[in-house]
Amino acid sequence: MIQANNLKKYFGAVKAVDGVSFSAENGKITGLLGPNGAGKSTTLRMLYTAFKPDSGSATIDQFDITREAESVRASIGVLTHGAGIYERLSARENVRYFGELHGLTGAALNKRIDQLAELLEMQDFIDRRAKGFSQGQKTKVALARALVHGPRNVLLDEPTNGLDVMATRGLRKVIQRLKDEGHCVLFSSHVMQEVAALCDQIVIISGGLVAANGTPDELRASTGKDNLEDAFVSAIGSEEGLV
Ligand SMILES: Nc1ncnc2c1ncn2[C@@H]1O[C@H](COP(=O)(O)OP(=O)(O)OP(=O)(O)O)[C@@H](O)[C@H]1O
Repeated sequence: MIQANNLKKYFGAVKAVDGVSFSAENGKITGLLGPNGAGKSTTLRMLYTAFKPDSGSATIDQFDITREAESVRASIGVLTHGAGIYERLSARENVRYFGELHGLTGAALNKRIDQLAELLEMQDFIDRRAKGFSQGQKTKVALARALVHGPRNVLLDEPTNGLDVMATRGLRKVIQRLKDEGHCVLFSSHVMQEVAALCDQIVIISGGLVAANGTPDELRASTGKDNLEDAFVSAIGSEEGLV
């Protein structure tokens, strides 16, 4: 469970995040939707403790992101924007390394890696060195790494970036499964269709502010639009930067 309260982060004159509040529940998929530069990544970076907020606060499973950052980090799995992986290691070694950092070892860790390789359809490259991996293969490794310790909360920054149609479908299945298992899933996207297809709760961000927040039905009702994509555009006031 993630709760953000009036988070703010400025970079000089740029108000990247200017008072963002929302909650993301367990067993639900929450989408942060907004055009490029809206403040999605900066919001996620504060939540996964890479940046301290200038003001405001947030909790993840009751842990405060500023005062209890270690506990927050233990209870989240994160797919960062443009996630890097170690090219000299194989996919399996990349995932194992992160599992070990989270205290997993031995047979339990091997079993978990095999499960993830099956779930993410990584079997044909799991033992190859990561140098030269396609974008989709890299994203799968980064995702397996984010999920290896079975985190209760999963934060994904633009997870379908660079994925082809099949890989995107695979990722959707993974996200649905995490939801069904009761995880809290929060992901950012500027792709309207993706958010419309997956999310139980949608937080629309524009110019560092929450422009609208609700279930798909609530967003349709509040904007008076039948079509969810029209509702998004209406909430933001423009379709610029959305796909
Ligand atoms: N480290 C930084 N230094 C300076 N400005 C930054 C920094 N990080 C973000 N910004 C600025 O803050 C604003 C919000 O950026 P952010 O990356 O959060 O947007 P976003 O919604 O994730 O966009 P995108 O979809 O393009 O990834 C942008 O104007 C960006 O240029």
